[in-house]
Amino acid sequence: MLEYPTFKSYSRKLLTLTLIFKNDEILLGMKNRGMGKGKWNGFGGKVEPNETIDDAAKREVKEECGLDVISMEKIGIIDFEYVGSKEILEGHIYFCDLFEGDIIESDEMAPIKWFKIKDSPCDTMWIDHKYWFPMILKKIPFKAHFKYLNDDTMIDSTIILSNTVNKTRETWVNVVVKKDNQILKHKNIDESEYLNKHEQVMTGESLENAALRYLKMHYEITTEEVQKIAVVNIELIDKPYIQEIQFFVVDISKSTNATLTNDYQWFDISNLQAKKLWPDDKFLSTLFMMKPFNAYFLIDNDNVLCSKYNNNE
Ligand SMILES: Nc1[nH]c(=O)nc2c1ncn2[C@H]1C[C@H](O)[C@@H](COP(=O)(O)OP(=O)(O)OP(=O)(O)O)O1
Repeated sequence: MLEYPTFKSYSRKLLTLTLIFKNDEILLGMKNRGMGKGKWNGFGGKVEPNETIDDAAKREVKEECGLDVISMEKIGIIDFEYVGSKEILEGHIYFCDLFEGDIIESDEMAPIKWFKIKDSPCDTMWIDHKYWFPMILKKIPFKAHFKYLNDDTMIDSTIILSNTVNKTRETWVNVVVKKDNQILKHKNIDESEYLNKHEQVMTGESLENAALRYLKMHYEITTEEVQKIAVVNIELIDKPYIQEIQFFVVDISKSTNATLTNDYQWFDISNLQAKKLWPDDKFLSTLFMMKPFNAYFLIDNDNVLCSKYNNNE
């Protein structure tokens, strides 16, 4: 479903990054030189020749903040790529909540402070942090690739959870009704949303029948003309299943037998852009291009951690 890039002909440099936790707090240091200067981050650095990655992680924690790691757990491996460089920085990301000793600020990292996790200084941290941090907190192993144009501009990202392959699939259906440049919405649906909820496809039911059943159920429309546009895979990081949603669009400007009750309103698509669209701003506009596509979203609560769009041509 998700393709992970291969980096043939790239060299690799190994880095570590350890995030230290105590109850609902995280220890962060302000980096004063080198890579990530001016950013709050966990502790880590380059793996030396003849050193294991685990040993490097422990050494860097000691050098940068004075603490001795008692135990830690590797949660993620991230390939950082910079446009124009043929070297991948392979970051090994550790979770640690068992340590001893006193915090000692270093030339490289000062100040060092405990932050409430929910108050992490996201604006002065690496941009990628927010995309993989939920997996660290929930200890969900992952592999990721982030492609940077420069330190502040990320142009591509891929995150793959190691347990994704074992997740079960559930097929759901959703039908969007459009007319010219308008989308039909039930009056009961919240201001910020434009889609009715998905319906699960019943055992033995064809997708098309499920779409027709959906239309009758949600819009009271009977028509033969449903067109399948998108297959969207939604993965919530901590759920054991992936929702595969088959999106159909019905253009009722062409339909003769569609009748509507007063429970519905039309919304101009061009006015929807500024609002929260499902699950990101690009989604509905892509759907309305009426060209088939596949999409994948990795989600934690309401945050999209990774999104991919592929058209089927
Ligand atoms: N995009 C990114 N997101 C992130 O969260 N951490 C990153 C990052 N890119 C680099 N880092 C971390 C990994 C590592 O802990 C540190 C950079 O390692 P460096 O080797 O450049 O730093 P140091 O100068 O500390 O190395 P040493 O000289 O070995 O101590 O910054």
